[in-house]
Amino acid sequence: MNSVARKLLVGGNWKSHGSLKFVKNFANDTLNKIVYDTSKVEIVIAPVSIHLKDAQEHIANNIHISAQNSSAFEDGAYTGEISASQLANFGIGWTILGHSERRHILGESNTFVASKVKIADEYGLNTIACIGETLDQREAGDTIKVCTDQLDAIRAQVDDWSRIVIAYEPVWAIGTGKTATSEQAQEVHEQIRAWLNENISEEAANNTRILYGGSVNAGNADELIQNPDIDGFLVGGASLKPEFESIVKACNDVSK
Ligand SMILES: O=C[C@H](O)COP(=O)(O)O
Repeated sequence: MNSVARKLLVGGNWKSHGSLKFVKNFANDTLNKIVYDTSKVEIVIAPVSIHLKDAQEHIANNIHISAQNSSAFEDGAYTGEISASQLANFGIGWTILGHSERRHILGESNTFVASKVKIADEYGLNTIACIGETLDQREAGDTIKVCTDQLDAIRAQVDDWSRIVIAYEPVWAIGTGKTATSEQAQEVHEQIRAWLNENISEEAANNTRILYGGSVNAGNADELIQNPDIDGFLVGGASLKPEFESIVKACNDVSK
């Protein structure tokens, strides 16, 4: 693998938070004021689906808007689903798939998540594909197996990885205030990149962004982003606060 400068990415996953007023105010007061080098850093914001239109209206064009989920199926009789085709038609270029809250609370399997990635890719959406282990799995020494099983399921259905961004989010670090140490995060990211090299291609290993997610904040982003295999963050709670700007700045200012 070569050492390649990958564009860093900071995602804000707003989960089921926010109101129309929040979207407008946070766009104007925080997001649209962030000064960063767009050739070095990308920002992707994922609001609640019924706020996507308002996000498109209020958030500046340099920031991408993402869905938090998309269907495993084409348009059709799937009550409550939003299809990849409908998102693309709506001008949404990104989706987050396989978030641990959907895997663990809503029971989405590796295969089901992979089906979503496949159809998102077919409609030209960029996917932030989330993977990660629970605390029990980490303590059992299964971290890499869990992550690579999740990736293998995607590989079984998707050939083109050029629109996939991987987010490594240890479940025990999400919303808990417990961040993986810089060493723990880098160790897993390095192994994910090695998996890409062995199972997809050297090109995919060099070019695929691998984000870290799990209690990222203004206080830990600077250290985490120094690691060679951490290409940005998927931020939950802190993406709803003004400190999101500091996380973007940490990526903007790092020398890799
Ligand atoms: O998608 C984001 C992750 O679930 C991280 O959430 P958090 O930053 O609130 O821990």
